[in-house]
Amino acid sequence: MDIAFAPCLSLRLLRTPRPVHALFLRPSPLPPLTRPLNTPPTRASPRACAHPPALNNQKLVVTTPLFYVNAAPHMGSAYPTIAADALARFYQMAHARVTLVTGTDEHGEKIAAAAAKAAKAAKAASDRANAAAENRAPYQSSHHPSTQAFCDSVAEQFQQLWAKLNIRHQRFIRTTSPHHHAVVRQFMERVWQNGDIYKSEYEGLYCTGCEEYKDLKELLPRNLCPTHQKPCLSRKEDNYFFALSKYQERLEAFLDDNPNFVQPSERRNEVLGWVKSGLRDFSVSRANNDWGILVPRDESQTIYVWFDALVGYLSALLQHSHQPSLEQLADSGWPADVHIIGKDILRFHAVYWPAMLMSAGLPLPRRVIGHGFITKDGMKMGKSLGNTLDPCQLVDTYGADAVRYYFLKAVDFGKDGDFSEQRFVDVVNADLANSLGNLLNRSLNLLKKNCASTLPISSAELGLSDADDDEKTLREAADRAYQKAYAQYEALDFNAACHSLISICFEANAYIDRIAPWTKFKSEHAEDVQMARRCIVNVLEASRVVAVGLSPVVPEVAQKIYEALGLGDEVANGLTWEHMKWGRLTAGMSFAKPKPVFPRLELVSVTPAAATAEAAVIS
Ligand SMILES: Nc1ncnc2c1ncn2[C@@H]1O[C@H](COP(=O)(O)OP(=O)(O)OP(=O)(O)O)[C@@H](O)[C@H]1O
Repeated sequence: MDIAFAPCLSLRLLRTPRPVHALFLRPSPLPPLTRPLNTPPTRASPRACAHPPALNNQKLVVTTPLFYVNAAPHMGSAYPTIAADALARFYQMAHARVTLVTGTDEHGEKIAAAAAKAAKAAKAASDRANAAAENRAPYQSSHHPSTQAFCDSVAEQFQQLWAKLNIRHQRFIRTTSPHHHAVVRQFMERVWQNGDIYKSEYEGLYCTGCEEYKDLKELLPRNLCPTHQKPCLSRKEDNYFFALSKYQERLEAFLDDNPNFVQPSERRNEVLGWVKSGLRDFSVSRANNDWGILVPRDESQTIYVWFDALVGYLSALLQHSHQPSLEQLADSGWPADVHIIGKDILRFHAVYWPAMLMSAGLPLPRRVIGHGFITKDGMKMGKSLGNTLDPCQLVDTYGADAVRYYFLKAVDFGKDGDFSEQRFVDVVNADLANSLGNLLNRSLNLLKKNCASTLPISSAELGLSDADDDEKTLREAADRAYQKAYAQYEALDFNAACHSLISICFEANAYIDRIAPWTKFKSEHAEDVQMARRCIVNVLEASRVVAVGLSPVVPEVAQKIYEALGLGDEVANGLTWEHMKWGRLTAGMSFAKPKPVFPRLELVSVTPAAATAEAAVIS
C-alpha cells in the first residue's frame, strides 16, 4: 500500500504487508450476487425540471464515519456530522424517510491502551488526592476501570456533543454492542462461505500507535515511526486475509458504470488510481489483541477494523431487532444513499467496502463523499497532533447554529479549510446577524411603527406585473432558490446552498434601502404608502423563504424567524421544501414585538482543547 494511513474507521488503519500465499492467488470465478449492484439514484435531476421532485417517501440512509473512541470528539469529528445532519434534514423536507446513522468504533489495541492509560492517570490523580488528604504516600493498585467503561465514557461524550449541535440522528451504533457483534460475525461468515477469507502468515514492522504495519522505507532511522517517534517492533503472526484482489475487475467495472459513486471528482480520481494500480488482499484479523470481536471460525483471533467498523453501517440499521439478521436489511433502508467520510478513510469506503459487500452478496451504497480537512495553521486538526478545537466550547460560546453555519458555509465541502476564530465571527455576523437578522428586525420594527404590527397585504397578492425592478430581482432570487438550493443541497454543496439563500437577503436589503419605506410611510401620497407596505411585505416574505431554505443548516434561527412571523406551528409540524414557495404571509396577521433572531457575536478566544484520552475519561 502506498499512502500514509491514519488510524480508525475513523482511523484505525492498516498497512498490510503482502501475505505470502496471496502472491500465488488466481482470481476465481465469483458467484452471482443475491441482488444486483446498486446504481446511483435514478430520480430526475432537479436542475432539469421546473419543480424539484419530491423524494416521495423514499427511505434514504445517510451516514457519518464511526468515530474512534481513543479520545474525546473534536471539531473534525463534528464537521462531517453537521454536514450529514444538514443533508438528512434537507431530505426530510423533500419528503424522504431518512435514517441518519452515526456512532463509535470502539475496538482495537489502541483503545485498550488508551483505556489503561486513562485509568492509570485517574488512579494516580485519586491516589495523590487521597495521599494529600491523609498525608501518606500513594500506593499501587491493580484495580482499573474496564476498557468498556472507557468506551462508554467517550461514546457518551460523542452523544452529548451531537445533542449540543442539534444533530437529529436516528441511529447511534456502538461497535461494542452485542447485536453489532452478531451482525459482524454473520457478515464475515458470508464472506468466508464465498471463499474470500484465508489464513496466511506474515511478518513486518508494527507500530502500536498507528496500529499498522509499516514499510521500512517510510520509517526514520532505528525504525522509528515518524508519527509516534517510537521504534516499530518486528511482529510475525498468522492472520486471516480478505481476497480483495479477486474483485479487481468487478470494482473497475463498477466504478466505470457509476461515475458518481465517489465524489468529488478529485477523490474519484484517487480511487481509480488505487484500483488501477492493482488491488492487494488485506488482513482482517489480529492474533494479539483481545479487545475485539472474535473471528467466527477461529476464536483465538479478533476481527480487525474493516470487517468490524464498516459493518456498523449495517448493524445500525438492524439495531431494533432482537435477533439481527442480514436477511432483514432489505427493509431497513440499505443501501445507504451516502456515506459522508473524511478523505483519510476514502480507500476503505470506496475500495474495500464495495468489495466486501459484493462478496457478502449485499447491495452497494450509492455515494461516498470524501470531504476535506479542517486545518489549524495549515495542519490537519486531529487527536494525534493535539491541535484540536473543542466544539463544545465553540457551541457554548457562540451557539450551535453559528458553528453549523460557519463550517458548512465557509468551508468548501470537498476541500480543506483553515479555522480562524476571527473569520468565524466575521462570516457568521455578516450573514446571520447582519444580512438576515437585521433585515427581519428592521422590517418588523417598521411594521410595528407604521402598521400596528399587522400585515397590510397578503404576500401572494403581490403580482409581478406591477413590481418595480428591485422587487422583481428579489422575487426572482427567491424563486430561483427553490430549485437551485435544492440541487445544491442534494449535491452536498452546502457552501453554494447557503450562498444562494443568503443572496436573497442581499437583494432584499438593496430593495428596502432603495425604497426607503421609513420615508414613504410618512408621505402624503397613497401610492408611496402603498409602495412602503408592499416593500415590507416582500421583505418579510423573503426572510421567511430564507429561513425555510437555511433550516437544514441553522434550525434554531429558522425556528426563531418563523416564530417572529407568527408561524411557529408550521415548524412544529415540519417545514417542507414547498414552504419555500412565495406567498404564505396573509393580510391581517399580526406579529409580536420584534426581538433579534441572531444577536451579533463578539470575538472570544476559544482556547485549543487538549483532547486527550485522559481528558476524555477523567472529565
Ligand atoms: N481535521 C479534520 N477535519 C475534518 N474532518 C475530520 C478531521 N479530523 C477528523 N475528521 C473526521 O473524522 C473522521 C475520523 O477521524 P478520527 O476519529 O480518526 O479522528 P482524528 O482526530 O482524525 O484522529 P487522529 O488525529 O488521531 O488521526 C475522518 O474521516 C473525518 O471525517
